[in-house]
Amino acid sequence: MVTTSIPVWETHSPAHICPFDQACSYLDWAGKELKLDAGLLEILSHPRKVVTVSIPVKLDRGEIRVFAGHRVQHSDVLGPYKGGIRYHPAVTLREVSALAMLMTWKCALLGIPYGGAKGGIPIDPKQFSIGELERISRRYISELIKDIGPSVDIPAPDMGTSAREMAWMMDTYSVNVGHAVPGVVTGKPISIGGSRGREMATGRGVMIIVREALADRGQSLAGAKIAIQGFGNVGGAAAQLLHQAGAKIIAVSTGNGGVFSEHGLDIPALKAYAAENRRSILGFPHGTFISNADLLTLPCDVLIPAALENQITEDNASQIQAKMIAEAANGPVTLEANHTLEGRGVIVLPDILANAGGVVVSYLEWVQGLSYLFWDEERVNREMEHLMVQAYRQVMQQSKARQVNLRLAAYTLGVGRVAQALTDRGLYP
Ligand SMILES: NC(=O)C1=CN([C@@H]2O[C@H](COP(=O)(O)OP(=O)(O)OC[C@H]3O[C@@H](n4cnc5c(N)ncnc54)[C@H](O)[C@@H]3O)[C@@H](O)[C@H]2O)C=CC1
Ligand SMILES: O=C(O)CCC(=O)C(=O)O
Repeated sequence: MVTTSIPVWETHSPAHICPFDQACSYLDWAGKELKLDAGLLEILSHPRKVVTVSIPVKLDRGEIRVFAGHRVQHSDVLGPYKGGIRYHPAVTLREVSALAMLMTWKCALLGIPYGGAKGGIPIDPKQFSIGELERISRRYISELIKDIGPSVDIPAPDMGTSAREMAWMMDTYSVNVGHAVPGVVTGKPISIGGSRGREMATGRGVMIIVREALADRGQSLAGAKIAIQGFGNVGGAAAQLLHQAGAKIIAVSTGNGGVFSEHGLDIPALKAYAAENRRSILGFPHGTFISNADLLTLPCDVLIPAALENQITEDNASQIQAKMIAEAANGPVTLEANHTLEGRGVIVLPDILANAGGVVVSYLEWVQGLSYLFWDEERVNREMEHLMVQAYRQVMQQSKARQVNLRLAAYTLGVGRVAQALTDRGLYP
């Protein structure tokens, strides 16, 4: 087992499953399959840089609060650090470190010239006014000014953040350096150099990978029964695109539960309902209540966890009735659960492949910005689809060649490419 030296001042993960230990277990598994040298694995198991800053902010009612803001830069062997920024109460340094490592393998698997990073602030954005969120976001980026930049580390949205936060961050960075630097973040509004298609990109990527995986099994999206946990940027977009493609979305949930309909939910109506009800879907009239736990064990063709990590564990893996799981979230299935599911013949489309559409379009946004030439949405979607399908085919090929499941196939490709680059750069003797 690889070891790690995440600083001891870390506040401990509230969940009983440590996400960073999980990420290291996956790395360890890939390392064994690739027969990587122990020293090389040791390097890959450590983030290159871990930054935690204090964010003092005056709230609307006059009170001063100080929040912790993390940014973990796992690897820049293949290019600038890349990865989202999460605002969620469960954020810990260990979680951010795990997510940063996943970004490294994801970018390598997709063949885009980035390393991996992630950032996060342990807050519930719903508890703050827009003005407070703006002050938090601006101060966080001011504190990280020396650690980020368009050729150093390029943040993007993740849970709890969106184009709005990216715009504040781009502006804060630009004001600090004295000129506009759109390339410092991706997932920005189109008005300041964002890419068409980025908002729907992660959900679109999920739809593409599910479509390919079903097609390989002789099934089409039309009529496929799908359950989705999470109805935010990723889950909402995936639901919309899958619904448009004719799939039957039988259940959708948010943090406080969801709705179920055996006949399939009217996704445009559900989206409109959520927009009117501060993103809650409870009480939607055309369906019945379902808990998050029950949603996960529904009989369906495809289960799409699109919220938090560690949702499918040893505790519920044997009850999963889906034939296929597409990991739209990062790390929703634990290693042990993955083994149980594999033993039961459930196909798991791994996060570093299934949810890569977001970072792929972030890359396309960065490329458009660097070349001062912006594409229409059709071109963005086409280029993204090409990279997603190419990566899917490579994972399938690797799975066959090595006789391993799709997660190990994806990991051996991602980890293997980073290990090769590290060696070629002379960083590993
Ligand atoms: N935004 C992006 O471009 C990308 C996001 N991801 C991953 O997708 C996942 C979701 O991210 P976003 O959609 O951007 O976040 P979001 O903040 O837009 O939406 C999150 C959704 O999850 C729900 N949720 C929160 N806690 C929950 C719980 N305990 N049980 C069930 N649902 C819960 C929320 O109510 C909301 O519907 C995360 O794991 C993120 O890392 C992965 C790749 C890119
Ligand atoms: O778009 C990006 O750069 C990063 C997206 C992200 O955080 C992820 O893929 O988990």
